Amino acid sequence: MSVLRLERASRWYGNVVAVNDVTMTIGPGVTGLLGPNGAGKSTLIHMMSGFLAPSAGSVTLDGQPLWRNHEVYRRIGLVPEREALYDNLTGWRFVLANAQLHRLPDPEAAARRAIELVDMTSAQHRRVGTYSKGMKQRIKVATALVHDPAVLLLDEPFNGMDPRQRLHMMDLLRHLGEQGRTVLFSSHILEEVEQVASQIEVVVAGRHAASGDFREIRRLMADRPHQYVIRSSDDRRLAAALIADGSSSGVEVDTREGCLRVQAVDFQRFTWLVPQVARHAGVRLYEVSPTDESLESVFSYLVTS
Ligand SMILES: Nc1ncnc2c1ncn2[C@@H]1O[C@H](COP(=O)(O)OP(=O)(O)OP(=O)(O)O)[C@@H](O)[C@H]1O
Repeated sequence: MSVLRLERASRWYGNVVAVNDVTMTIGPGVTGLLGPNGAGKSTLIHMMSGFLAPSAGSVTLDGQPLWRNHEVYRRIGLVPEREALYDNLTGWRFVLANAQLHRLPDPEAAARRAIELVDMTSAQHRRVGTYSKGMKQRIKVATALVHDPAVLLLDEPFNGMDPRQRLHMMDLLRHLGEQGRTVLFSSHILEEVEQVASQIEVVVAGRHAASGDFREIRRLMADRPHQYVIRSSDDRRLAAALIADGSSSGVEVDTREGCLRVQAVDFQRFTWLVPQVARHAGVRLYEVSPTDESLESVFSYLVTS
């Protein structure tokens, strides 16, 4: 059982404060690190993996400081966001090279086990350059797992994956969490995080904004107004029907963009209601999507609450 602990940890780059006075504890199981772009997720993960020193405060694994601590590095696996793969190597060679770098007593056995764990045995002798995005991501996880670390950190592991690859990766993370490992992954998408993480830590603008299971985080977010863009076969008629219901505080018909902009006050009721109202009014829905600014405002609400 391994526990990562950040105690009033900050990190700045010149004048930029990337992580600001963060205290959090990450235990066994799967934790999602959720936050918008630029929130400081990568910086936090790099500090947790011992690659980056905190400018202030401390980052420890089971009480041991991580920075420049080779003993502790052995217990951590990192899957970075950027592709750091050698396209000409086979998956097998790539994972084996990592096992050798770790100077494991039986690198072949370790590579075989890690490749099996990520379900890549049948493709291990193909060149990495021929792999799909999901397969590349899994082989990266195998290299991070080759020394059987108790802690696995993944930076945006679902980026660029199609839904099937995403489900496969989610199963893998769940499985690693069930084995008792401490697994932490970052994402800017709540739906992604809540499907796999039992614990969610939210960061916004370098600060620790909220912590809890997905129900608590959902509740915090649901209490805030959400902005939606709706496209339909008759925006004016739909706007009138939505105003009559009262679950939205503002409904604006944007004739230039050809859409409706809706401020939903009761998020749960709103998402349930829109299709019903549309059906009753005889309006066909083409698109209902939250705006990015809405997501940012929900996140920033969490910081100030
Ligand atoms: N090496 C660096 N030098 C200067 N500023 C940096 C450096 N690395 C990160 N930053 C800044 O620190 C802040 C946090 O960046 P970080 O990459 O940790 O966020 P993030 O949540 O991982 O975002 P993203 O998902 O976009 O990578 C950003 O404002 C970023 O521009």
